[in-house]
Amino acid sequence: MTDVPMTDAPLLDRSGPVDPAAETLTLPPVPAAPADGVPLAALETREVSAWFGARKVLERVSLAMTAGEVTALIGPSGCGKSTYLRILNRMHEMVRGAALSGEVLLDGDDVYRPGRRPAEVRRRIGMVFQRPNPFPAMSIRDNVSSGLKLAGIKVSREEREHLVETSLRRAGLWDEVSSRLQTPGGSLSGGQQQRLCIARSLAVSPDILLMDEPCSALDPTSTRRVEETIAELRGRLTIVIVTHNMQQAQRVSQSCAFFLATHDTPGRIVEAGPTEQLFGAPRDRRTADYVNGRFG
Ligand SMILES: Nc1ncnc2c1ncn2[C@@H]1O[C@H](COP(=O)(O)OP(=O)(O)OP(=O)(O)O)[C@@H](O)[C@H]1O
Repeated sequence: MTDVPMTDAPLLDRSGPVDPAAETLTLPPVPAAPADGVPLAALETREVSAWFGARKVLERVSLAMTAGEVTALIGPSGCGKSTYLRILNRMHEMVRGAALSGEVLLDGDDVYRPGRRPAEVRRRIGMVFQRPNPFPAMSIRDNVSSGLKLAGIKVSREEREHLVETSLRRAGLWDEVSSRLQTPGGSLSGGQQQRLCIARSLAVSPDILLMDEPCSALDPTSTRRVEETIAELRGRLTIVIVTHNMQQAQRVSQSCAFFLATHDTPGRIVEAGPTEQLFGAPRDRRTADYVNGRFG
């Protein structure tokens, strides 16, 4: 992820009044460590609110995203899911006039702490977008290693080759491309391009992977393949995914947060908890209506 210079300093106001009704929605217990023994990182937001200009679009969102699990963010269009996701890795501040308040804690350390570099945050918290965005003319190999260059990580040629292979394996793409690493990224199918983007994100060893509707531009077969990749990555890193697809949320996530906005109130979390509970026995009628397709 590149560090884009800011043209407009964001307002980071942490002095707002505390809402006694706001609760931190803690999700299930944290697995100790992934298979290779590297500790997993947890992510938590406390009372995060967000604005575009004078318009408030998120209201005091508190959520704990369990290390090593997949948390799905669901809710109708415009309720602030993507904005929330972009706040998590400091991309929100790249929008002119955007502002936020509250805390985003990566393993307890605020990513907005004064002096903390956005580029370092974005290396630890990677992002995969709705539309696959590889560099089309760049080779598959260079696409994967491009994240290293952008993050200023220097590695030897052998280390780079190893990272390219490991990242492509983890993204579930190695077998399909190992014999043509020098061909352009743009020559791959849409689903393969999305897994290439996942590999590019993984190459810099992020703790967290954010995914903003990663399958919405893909056909059902490619969607299934990306979902398998997400399942394989679970336990190795912490994943937060925005999805409009309720079946997908149920298939890939262990925890879920339901966001809702109305025409005159900003987006907030109505309910969060284990995915099984949110879909099987939601506590709030609005959650039940949404997950059963009665609106949105
Ligand atoms: N760059 C921007 N400038 C101004 N307003 C914005 C900007 N981006 C989003 N918004 C507004 O913020 C609100 C939340 O948008 P956001 O994209 O986060 O919602 P969402 O839940 O992800 O929607 P969708 O599911 O349709 O992607 C919307 O009202 C949207 O119009």
